[in-house]
Amino acid sequence: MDMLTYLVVEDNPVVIKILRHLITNTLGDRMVLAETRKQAQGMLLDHSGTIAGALVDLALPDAPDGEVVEDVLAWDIPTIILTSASGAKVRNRWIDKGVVDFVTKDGRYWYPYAVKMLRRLSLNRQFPVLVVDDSPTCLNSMRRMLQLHQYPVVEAHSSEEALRLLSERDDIRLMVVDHELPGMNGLELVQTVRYNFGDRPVGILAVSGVNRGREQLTVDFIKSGADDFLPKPFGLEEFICRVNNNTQSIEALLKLKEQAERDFLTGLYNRRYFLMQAISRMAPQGGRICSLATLDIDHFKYVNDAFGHHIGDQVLKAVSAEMSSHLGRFLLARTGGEEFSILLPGCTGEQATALMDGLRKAIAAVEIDSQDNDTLSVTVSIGVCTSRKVELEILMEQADEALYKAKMNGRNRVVLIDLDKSVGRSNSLQ
Ligand SMILES: Nc1nc2c(ncn2[C@@H]2O[C@H](COP(=O)(O)OP(=O)(O)OP(=O)(O)O)[C@@H](O)[C@H]2O)c(=O)[nH]1
Repeated sequence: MDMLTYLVVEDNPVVIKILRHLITNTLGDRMVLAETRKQAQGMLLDHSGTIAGALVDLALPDAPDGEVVEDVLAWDIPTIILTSASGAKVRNRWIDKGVVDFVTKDGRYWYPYAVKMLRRLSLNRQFPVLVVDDSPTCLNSMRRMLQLHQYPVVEAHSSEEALRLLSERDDIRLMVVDHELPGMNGLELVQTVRYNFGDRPVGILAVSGVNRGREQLTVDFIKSGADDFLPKPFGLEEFICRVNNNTQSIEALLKLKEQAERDFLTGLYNRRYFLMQAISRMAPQGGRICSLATLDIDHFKYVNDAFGHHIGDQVLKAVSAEMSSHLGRFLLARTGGEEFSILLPGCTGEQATALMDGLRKAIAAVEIDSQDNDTLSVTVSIGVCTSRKVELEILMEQADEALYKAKMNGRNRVVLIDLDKSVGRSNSLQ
């Protein structure tokens, strides 16, 4: 995420030091500081469009009763109060006025919490939440709480509508599901979602106003795949704490998934993911043509030996970037050290060969900084295999065979094996 700017309104030097450390060193973001209400008003005029969130003290020498909080809220900036004041009355008063959170400075652990909340507000914008409730009052109240915390909200009034929205939008990361719904109830909805969208990284927070049998309902929800359960009625803070916790779990899951699927150096998919995806993309083929290409950098060992491993890595990144920019619509992967695979469903041998030859030429034209005021370029050999009939394993095996021929015939070329024309026949393109 890009560097963000946060406004801190605070007059205590020790607190300022702690917050500066947490915001700039820990988060790597930018902090603009106002120590008085007057300074804060100036900052809002100068920076309001770029401020992602604000941490504001309630009592300042020129604003003893939270006047500056009202100033910041008037600019529609998500605001967290960080104060030595405490008590439910003052807390609720400010929550009602639209502050995102009210944090009391009564221990050092609250500072990292407040700063983490600031960062969350920006992260939340990328987390659409689907709220499923047939009561307009409950729906409105949850929507307001989520939007205050910057979550984009998608609404459904029934389970059927929720299921339709889920199949239309794969960006929904969290669902808040009420149990009492017309037709299919919330529990059945959770069961259906986990069954129909089993591998989708989506958290589910179940809510219910039913008192009788609540304990069993909670258990049933969790057993059916809900991640959390919250009895109605609930206040902003409890609701948002649960939502944020679930959001964080999904974020961690997405990160793990990304790490398991991607090659760390190039950012392309790894071999494991390529094989899994290729099998499922080829499964509904039913006689449809499919091509697969294997690409290998020529004399790559020499690049490493002559320029060093680090430059070798830069070459791998440059080749990957070129592949992504030319053929990003296809399934691309780094399937070996200096070997890459591309699945081209629907492409005939001629089409795939033409695409690969374009890629070959583009890669040869790339100049890579060799860090001694010079540049280097590399060529690649590509083997393509095409067929309407065979399985992935054979396609990969024969693409390797074509690649071997490309290497044997002098490298820097594309060789095609069309299994449906005549087994073993190859065309070479340079
Ligand atoms: N820098 C770098 N080198 C790697 C990486 N993975 C594999 N290699 C190197 O890739 C080279 C592959 O060399 P070879 O298989 O001998 O092939 P080549 O030199 O490219 O020769 P041809 O394929 O016959 O043109 C070896 O030197 C490996 O160490 C990596 O992640 N980074």
